Formats: sequence, structure tokens, C-alpha cells
Amino acid sequence: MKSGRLVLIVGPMYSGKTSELLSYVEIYHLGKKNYKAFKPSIDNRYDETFIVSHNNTRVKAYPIKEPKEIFKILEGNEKAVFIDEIQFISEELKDIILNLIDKGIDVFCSGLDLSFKNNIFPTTSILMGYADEVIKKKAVCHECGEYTGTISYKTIENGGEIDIGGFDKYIAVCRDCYKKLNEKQKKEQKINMNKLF
Ligand SMILES: Nc1ncnc2c1ncn2[C@@H]1O[C@H](COP(=O)(O)OP(=O)(O)O)[C@@H](O)[C@H]1O
Ligand SMILES: Cc1cn([C@H]2C[C@H](O)[C@@H](COP(=O)(O)O)O2)c(=O)[nH]c1=O
Ligand SMILES: [Zn+2]
Repeated sequence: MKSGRLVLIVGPMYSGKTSELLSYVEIYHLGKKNYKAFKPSIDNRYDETFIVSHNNTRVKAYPIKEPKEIFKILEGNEKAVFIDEIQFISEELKDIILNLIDKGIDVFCSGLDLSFKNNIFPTTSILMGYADEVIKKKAVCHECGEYTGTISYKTIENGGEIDIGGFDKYIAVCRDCYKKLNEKQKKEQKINMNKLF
């Protein structure tokens, strides 16, 4: 049997990862091929049971807590599996995906490569190694307006590295603007500390 392939779509927030994922869904839909879409249940930003892009294109999806749930939901006639926001799914996802590909199923995943702290998201990094194709997307930098946005910057101070949100919490910026914003933030924090003591 011919193996399936793994296509991985990565980049910062607003770079069009979900839109690109949904454009692949449309190809299988138009070809009348069976498929299923999944998302981590933690991602309830726009909808619990739909993958939704920032410009409101959407597709029905199964929310999952653990990657092995994918096996329970598949019916055996699927030609493709689509998974959004893989940065929130545990690293075990790799084994599930390799098994699907072995069975001839194409797998399309999208997710953040980097957190706002400039740390890698492990599941995305691992899958990059196994992917047949990695599509790295860019956003328009919120600060300088250039089409060079590669990292997400958090505009509010509270909240951890895993923190669901959108325009209320994050912008996409280029490397230089990311550096400038972080330096500015550090200076402001120092001034505020000095005011306190
Ligand atoms: N800074 C930005 N750069 C590019 N697109 C943006 C930006 N801010 C908002 N958008 C909108 O977001 C859409 C992409 O949304 P989406 O596919 O959900 O991206 P992602 O999944 O990467 O967050 C673009 O088509 C555009 O309409
Ligand atoms: C950068 C960053 C983002 N998140 C969250 C915020 C959103 O809920 C998703 C990313 O969504 P998108 O489809 O890529 O716009 O991830 C986070 O938890 N931690 C981060 O560092
Ligand atoms: Zn910039």
C-alpha cells in the first residue's frame, strides 16, 4: 500500500496557517474523499467544534484531549486527517501520525512553531523532522508593516506560555520589532520597579 504524506504548516499567529489547512480540506471535499478534522479541546477561542480561521472560514472538527482519541474517531474510510493547533497536543501525536501515514492516510497539521517567549513548541518541532513538506508562513508585522512577521508578541503582561487568545493578547511581529518591543518592555518594568522602591 502507498504511504500517506505529512504536510506541516507552521508560523506565527495570523500568518494564515489555519486558512492554508482549510484550503487543503477543500481539495479533499471537492474530490469527494472522506476525511476528518481535529483540534485540541483547549482551543475554544472561536468555537468548540469547528476549526475557525481569523477571517472566519471554518470546518467541523472533533475536539480531542489526547492524540490517541483520533484512532477511536476514525472510521477506516478516511483518505486524509487534518489537525489544527498542534502545539497544544502532546508529543505522542507523532506516533499516531506515523501510524496513519503507514496506513496510506494523508495528514495535514498546522500550528505555532514558537511561543511568544521565543521557545519552540516541542510537538511542532518533532513533526517538522517527519514531515514530507513544511510550509513556513509569515504574517504582516504589526509594528513596521513589512511582510516579515515570524514571531508572536504578547501585548499583556499576565498569563503563561500556554494562554488561549487572539488580538486581545497577541500581535505578530518581525524579528527586529520583537527585539525592540522586548527591550522597551524591560525598560518600563525597570522604571516601575524603581517607582516601587
Ligand atoms: N498581521 C497580520 N498578518 C497577516 N494576516 C493577518 C494579520 N492580522 C490579521 N490577519 C488576518 O488573518 C488571516 C489569517 O488567519 P488564520 O488563517 O487564522 O491565521 P493563523 O492560523 O496563522 O493564526 C489573514 O488572512 C488576515 O485576514
Ligand atoms: C504565541 C502564543 C500563542 N498561544 C495561543 C494563542 C492562540 O489561542 C493560539 C494560536 O492561534 P493561531 O491560530 O496561531 O492564531 O495559541 C499560546 O498559548 N502561547 C503562545 O506563546
Ligand atoms: Zn517589524
